[in-house]
Amino acid sequence: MTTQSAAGASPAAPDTQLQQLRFCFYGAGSMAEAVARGMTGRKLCPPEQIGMFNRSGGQRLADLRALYGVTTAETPEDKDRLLAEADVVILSMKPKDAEEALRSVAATLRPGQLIVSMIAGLSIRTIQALLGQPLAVVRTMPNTSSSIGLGATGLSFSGEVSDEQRRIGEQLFRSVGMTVTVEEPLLEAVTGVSGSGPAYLYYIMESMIQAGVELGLDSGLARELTVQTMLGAAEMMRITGEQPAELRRQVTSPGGTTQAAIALMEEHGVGLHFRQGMKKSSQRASEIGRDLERSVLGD
Ligand SMILES: NC(=O)C1=CN([C@@H]2O[C@H](COP(=O)(O)OP(=O)(O)OC[C@H]3O[C@@H](n4cnc5c(N)ncnc54)[C@H](O)[C@@H]3O)[C@@H](O)[C@H]2O)C=CC1
Ligand SMILES: O=C(O)[C@@H]1CCC=N1
Repeated sequence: MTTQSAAGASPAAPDTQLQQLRFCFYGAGSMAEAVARGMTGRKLCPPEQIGMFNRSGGQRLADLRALYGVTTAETPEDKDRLLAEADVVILSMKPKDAEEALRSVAATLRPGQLIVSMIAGLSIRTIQALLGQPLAVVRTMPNTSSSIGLGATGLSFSGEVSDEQRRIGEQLFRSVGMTVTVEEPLLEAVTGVSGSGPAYLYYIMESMIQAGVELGLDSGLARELTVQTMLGAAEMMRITGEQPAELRRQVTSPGGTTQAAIALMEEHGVGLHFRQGMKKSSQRASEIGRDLERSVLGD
């Protein structure tokens, strides 16, 4: 397949054009907060130009206002206004809520607006069908590390996206980390690698801390050692550009401790199961997309 390109291991400098734009997060959960936090932290635009709303309103929106200075909406009229006035509408509800949520705003959105979806699995074609018109859509797969400017986001663009809008979509996610542009079907692979990826690494770190404690370390120390080890290993790969197998070889003395550990892990199929788990994430994204597509388009 494909056009595949990557940009930026570290966040881009704020872009003057984005300073003028209005954004609206439709859904105000973890992923919306992660990206909004990154945007405000990087001063992508004045925080009040970032609108957010959710289904239930209340304390959650008050917290987001207090933490980031964003504009929030609780009444149907205010939600409609935020959506209608936005240059960029960011769909950030769960896949199960997408069908109803998108249909309900079809009459509010208009050509010229850029629709950015962060919803796992939901295809561009289904989004356009739900919105009742072929609006410009950037389908993305970000991750929660966007909240500290270290996100990794896959992007794919519908044919309706203009060069200018493409730049806006790229800059938005470049402001919160690195981006890769791929053909739409490969977004499921991005989901399996980096969308779900932080959870795998937290899972490994949970095990490392637990094992450290079982070996007699204080849990705080086990945590510090684990975090520094994860950071150091990631930086080693980034800075040296070496293959991970080579870096692993450098840690592994013949007949030594690391070899004993890796041999036991391999014997138990840890690597194999890890890869299978990642593929499961990707397959699950495809299933979610197919179910939504069937429900909306009847294919
Ligand atoms: N959490 C993650 O690490 C990642 C999540 N995603 C995608 O981002 C999307 C959001 O995920 P999370 O933030 O984890 O979910 P979440 O459950 O934390 O947030 C979902 C938000 O959508 C709102 N919502 C649902 N229906 C609504 C409606 N009709 N009107 C207004 N608001 C509505 C909810 O009130 C909530 O604020 C999902 O589609 C997921 O696939 C993508 C990449 C990573
Ligand atoms: O678990 C999920 O479905 C979302 C998509 C990628 C990460 N979290």
